[in-house]
Amino acid sequence: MSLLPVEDAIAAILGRVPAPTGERVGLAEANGRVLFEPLIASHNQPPFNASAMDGYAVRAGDMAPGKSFSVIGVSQAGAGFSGSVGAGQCVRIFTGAPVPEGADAVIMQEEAEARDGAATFSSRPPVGRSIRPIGNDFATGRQLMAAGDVLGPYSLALAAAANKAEIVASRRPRIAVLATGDELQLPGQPLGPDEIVASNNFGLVPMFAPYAQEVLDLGIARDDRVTLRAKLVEAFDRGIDMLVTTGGASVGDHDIVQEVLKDIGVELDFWRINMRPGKPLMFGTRGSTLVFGLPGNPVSAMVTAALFIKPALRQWLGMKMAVPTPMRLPLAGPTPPNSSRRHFMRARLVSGSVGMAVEPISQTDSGHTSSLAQADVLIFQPENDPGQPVGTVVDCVRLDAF
Ligand SMILES: Nc1nc2c(c(=O)[nH]1)N[C@H]1C(S)=C(S)[C@@H](COP(=O)(O)OP(=O)(O)OC[C@H]3O[C@@H](n4cnc5c(N)ncnc54)[C@H](O)[C@@H]3O)O[C@H]1N2
Ligand code: MOO
Repeated sequence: MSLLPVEDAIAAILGRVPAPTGERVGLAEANGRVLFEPLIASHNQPPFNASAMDGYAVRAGDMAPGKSFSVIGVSQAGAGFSGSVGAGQCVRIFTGAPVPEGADAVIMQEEAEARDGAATFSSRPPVGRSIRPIGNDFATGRQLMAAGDVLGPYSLALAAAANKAEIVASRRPRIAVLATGDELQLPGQPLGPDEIVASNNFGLVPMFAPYAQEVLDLGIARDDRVTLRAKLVEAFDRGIDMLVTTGGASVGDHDIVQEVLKDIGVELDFWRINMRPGKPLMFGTRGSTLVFGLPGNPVSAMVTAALFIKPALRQWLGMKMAVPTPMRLPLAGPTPPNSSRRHFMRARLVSGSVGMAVEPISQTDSGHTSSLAQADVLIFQPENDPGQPVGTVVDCVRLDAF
C-alpha cells in the first residue's frame, strides 16, 4: 500500500483551492476578516498641523526670557483660530487643535504664565515642539495594510482613522461538517451499549468558524449507504464550498464513506497519507466543492483538519503563509524512535532556563482526546527518526497557528 507524503498531500489540496474573491464589508463587521484589497490612506493624518499639548502656539524665533506676548485668540479642537500669529503674539491652544498660521511651536501651559491677555514663557522651544505635523501618522496614498492581512482591534482602529466605513475582504467559504458512524450519540444523551459520544464536530466547527461564512453542522449519518448518500446530497444541494466528513475512512466493512462519495460524483485526488495520526485522510472535489474525508479517530480528525484544512482555508482567503513555517525549539524531554510514517507528536511548550522548549507527550493513541487538549504544539518527527535526546532542536507548529 503506497502512502502519499505529507508535503505532496498539502500541495495537491492547495492546488485545488480557488483564487480569492472580494466583497465589501462594513467596518463594524470586519473583525477577523482578511483584506482582499490593500488599505490605502485617502487623506493625511493628522489632516493639519495639530497641537500635542494644552498651551500656547508661538513663533519659536520670537521667544526671549521674560518677554511678554499678547494672546490674540484661541484654537481648540474642532474650532481653529483663523488669524495669523505675528511678532510678539501667541494663541491659546488645546490638544488636537490646528496650529494657527505663523506659529511653529507650542509651549505647554505648565511653562507659561498668563495674565490680563498676555503671557510669558519659562522655556524657549525649538521649531516644531509639541506639534504633530500634517501627515505624521500617514500621508495620502500610503499603503496602511496589504491584501492578505487579517483585521483585528488595532488594524480596525487604523482603518477607521483612515476614514474607511468599509473594506474589501476575501469572501469566506461555506462549510458543512458531517460525522458518520452507527456507534455515535450526541453529547448529553444516555449512552447505549457499544455507543460512544460523537465529539469530532464539536472541535471542527469552531476550528473552521473564523475562516468561514458559515459552518453547517449536519450531525451524524448512520453507516448505511442510503442514509449517508441522502445526507451528502443534501449538503451539496445547499451550495457549500467545502464538505468535511469524519469516520468511515479506513478499510473496514462499514467504512463506506469513500464509496458513497464517489457514487455521488466526488472525484478523489488521494487517500491515505504517510503520517500518524491521520493516515486514512481522503481528499477530492465535486465541481468546485472541496471534499475532505477525515478519519473518525478524534485525534486523527483534529490533527488532519489542522494540518490540511486550515492551510486550504488560509489560502482560500488569500492569507500570507497558507502553510505556517515551523518553529525550531529544543526538546525538554527525549523522543522515542519513529516508524516509517511522519509522526505529528503532541507536545507542550515549557519555558526553561534557556528559554522556550517542547516537552513531548508520550501518548500516541489516536483516540486519546485529553492529551490533544493539553498539547500546545505538534512536533514534526521525521519518518524513521531514531529518537532524539533532550536538547535536540526540532520542528514544531502551534496547534492554534495553522
Ligand atoms: N485494517 C486496518 N484498520 C485500520 C487501519 C488500517 O490501515 N487498516 N487504519 C487505522 C487508522 S490509522 C485509523 S485513523 C482508523 C480510521 O478509521 P475510520 O476513519 O474508518 O474511522 P471509524 O472506524 O469510523 O472510527 C474510528 C474511531 O473513532 C471513533 N469515532 C468516529 N467518529 C467519531 C466522532 N464523530 N466523534 C468521536 N469519535 C468518533 C469511532 O467510534 C472509532 O472508535 O482506522 C484504523 N483501522
Ligand atoms: O491514522 Mo490513525 O490516526 O494512526 O490511528
